[in-house]
Amino acid sequence: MRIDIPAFDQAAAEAAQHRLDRLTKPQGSLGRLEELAVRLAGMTGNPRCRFERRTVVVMAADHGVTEEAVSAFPQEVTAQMVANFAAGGAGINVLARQARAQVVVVDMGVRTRSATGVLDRRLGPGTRNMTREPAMSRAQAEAAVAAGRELAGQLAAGGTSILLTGEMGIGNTTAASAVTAALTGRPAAEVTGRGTGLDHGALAHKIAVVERALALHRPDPADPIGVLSAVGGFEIAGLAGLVLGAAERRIPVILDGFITGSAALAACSLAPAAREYLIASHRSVEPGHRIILEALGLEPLLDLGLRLGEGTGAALALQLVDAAVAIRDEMAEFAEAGVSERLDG
Ligand SMILES: O=C(O)c1ccc[n+]([C@@H]2O[C@H](COP(=O)([O-])O)[C@@H](O)[C@H]2O)c1
Ligand SMILES: Cc1cc2nc[nH]c2cc1C
Repeated sequence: MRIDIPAFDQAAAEAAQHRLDRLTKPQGSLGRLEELAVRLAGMTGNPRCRFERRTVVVMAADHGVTEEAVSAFPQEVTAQMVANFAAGGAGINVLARQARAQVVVVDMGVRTRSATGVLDRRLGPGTRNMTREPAMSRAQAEAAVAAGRELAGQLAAGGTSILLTGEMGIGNTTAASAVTAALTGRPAAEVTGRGTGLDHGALAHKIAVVERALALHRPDPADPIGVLSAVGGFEIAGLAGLVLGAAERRIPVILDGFITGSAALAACSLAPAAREYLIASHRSVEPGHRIILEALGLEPLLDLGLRLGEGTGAALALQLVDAAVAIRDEMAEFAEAGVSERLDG
């Protein structure tokens, strides 16, 4: 797989920093908001980048591993929530409306086919049970990544200038845990959490399920497609592709929680330079998310105890991106506002 990711534009980043330093505030006093404005300039290559059309891509899929009783909810919730997204009634619909983002719902492989208003990129009626066989074939993993890359291209052609990742899939925190353990080498017990709300005993069982799948497949961390095929999910592989397709086009990507983080980890294993295009919106309650963010060298903007998924944390962080851009463009400079500069300046 040939993936060409343009380098971070240092000159654009410096130009944005220079502008921020002339605004009527002590230098650096808007902290991470300033860092965000500078990173966005380096990503886009434009110190005055603007994000008019913003798109949350919510990829949905089912997981064969739900046969092992790893979720607090039944599998049919995936399809039911896809219908809820299409009808505009889910958490992500509300937060995307607030942030003026469109929601694109993609069926990557939900067990039952969805109604209208959902993009069809189905690779099958859900993955297979990873504790018995590979979740998907290598060809399916490659096709899912390719579909995500292509979708980034289609959305970019339609004017999207910033992408937000979201997902839905009962059982997908088990897949994300296994992918994270496989790619980071950390033990299942460290990266596996309660997902939609397992109790203590059920969590121990879920950790054992992840351990069993990893022991069966022994995925090679140097082969991210192999990892996705053994223990991944169609939405996780698709989102890995979306991240790559965005980075190839200098489009910033706002990540959501643990599952989209595992997709980004796989993307960066395929093409490390993709990391420069990632914004970590928040730190999920899932313990594996902290490990992913550390592995990627990303500091999350928010820590709100979120564990919904869907792209909800990403939509909240888009409001901080808007704040960073507005500060950069709308604040007065010292000279024009007649404000005295620093004494030792
Ligand atoms: O984004 C997160 O960090 C996150 C953490 C826990 C659960 N979720 C959501 O919950 C679903 C997966 O949970 P589970 O317990 O079925 O594996 C899936 O639809 C995710 O969107 C999402
Ligand atoms: C109701 C519900 C909504 C969700 N949204 C994302 N994951 C979810 C899991 C459940 C169970």
